[in-house]
Amino acid sequence: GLPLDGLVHTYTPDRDEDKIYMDYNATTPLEPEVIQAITEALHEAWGNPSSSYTAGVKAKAIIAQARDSVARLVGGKPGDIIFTSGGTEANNLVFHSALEAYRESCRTAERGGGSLHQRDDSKRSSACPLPHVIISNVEHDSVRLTAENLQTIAEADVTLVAVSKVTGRVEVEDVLAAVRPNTCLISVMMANNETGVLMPIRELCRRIRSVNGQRRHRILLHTDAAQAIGKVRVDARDLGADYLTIVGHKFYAPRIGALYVNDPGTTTPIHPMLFGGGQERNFRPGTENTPMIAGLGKAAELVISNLAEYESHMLDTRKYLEERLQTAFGKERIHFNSHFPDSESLPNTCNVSILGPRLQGRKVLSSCTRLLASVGAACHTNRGDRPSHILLSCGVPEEVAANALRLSVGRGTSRADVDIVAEDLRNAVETLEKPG
Ligand SMILES: O=C(O)CC[SeH]
Repeated sequence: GLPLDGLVHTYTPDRDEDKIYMDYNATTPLEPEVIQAITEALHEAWGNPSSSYTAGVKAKAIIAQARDSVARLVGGKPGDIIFTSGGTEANNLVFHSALEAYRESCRTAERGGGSLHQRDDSKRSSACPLPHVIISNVEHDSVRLTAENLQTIAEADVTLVAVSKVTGRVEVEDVLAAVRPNTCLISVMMANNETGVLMPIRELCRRIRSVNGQRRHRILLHTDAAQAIGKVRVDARDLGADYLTIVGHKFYAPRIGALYVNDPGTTTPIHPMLFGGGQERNFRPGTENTPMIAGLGKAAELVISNLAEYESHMLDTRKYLEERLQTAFGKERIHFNSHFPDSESLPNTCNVSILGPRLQGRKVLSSCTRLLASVGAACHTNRGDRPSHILLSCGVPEEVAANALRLSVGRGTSRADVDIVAEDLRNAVETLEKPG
């Protein structure tokens, strides 16, 4: 049996020391079945997957099975899945590939379609302007800073399309209006990590595909689905995306990721950032992290089997949370920063501000004794007391955004947990508003 057998208690890291964890958009604990899959792989499939003896063959088989599960998770084929270290690497690989594809098309055009083997070291051929990239202004830092760096080093021009302050969503017409002849990539997240708002990816891809045929430079389409997978249905082929980012630690998998690429190297360009031993068909070489890939595959299987239940439970819990907050504080003292009447949202995300001059988000959270949550993206923790630029971009007034709490529930969050959190917040606010 596995060392996990006979555990004194079920592994529930999000409940230790009677804390209530409500920061599942930051990261999730691993499901016990995922830990089991990782542990089994560590014990029995430690071999190099490229080796022909048993331990290697077992590792290769585990990787193949995981690839199949992750492909089914996002509506792709096993050959569409490239394992990466996580979402940041996957997002960087998309930008690297799209720019290289643009340069390649320029070189080809300059040579009048001549052989691709005539290397031209200049990244900027005279016939072609710099590649142009479009992203939204509410992207995760691994997209936003990747794009900003390309602008800084003069390797691309970048347009940040502002989300609508009415819908909290990037509007398709605004993206289309930003398109230029040298646009080579549009990258828009599937769901925002702070507001939970779902972006119109399917419509955006449909409209761009309808114009791609008349363009000299194909516009490649990427969506970072980190926050959507495991919460809502994600089908890359149905969306029409060329690239789709998969992040394990948002759906109870370990810290590993993958990039969905629609027929990589044939239908969709992919250019490696790393060079090495040929793994992942040379798209992403490096000896495979078999146990983590096993965990990702198992977590994918759980989502495939249980998504409807996960989604409805999280939606019920989030709605109950919003009701309890309104009961605890009164409707006039609560502003839901994640409510945009005309937009669809993730089932689990409640971004809320309790109004009042002494109730900045971080202060309220540090006055809580049970709740573990955040005021916004975990990777923005070091931003001091500045309100989230994402909320400001969505039209949330500064004094309201300053009080934001990002409460994101998970598969195991119960109504009893919500009652405790509502009481915890009420006590925290009472303490902070005590005179003197
Ligand atoms: O916390 C989040 O929103 C994602 C990790 Se930076």
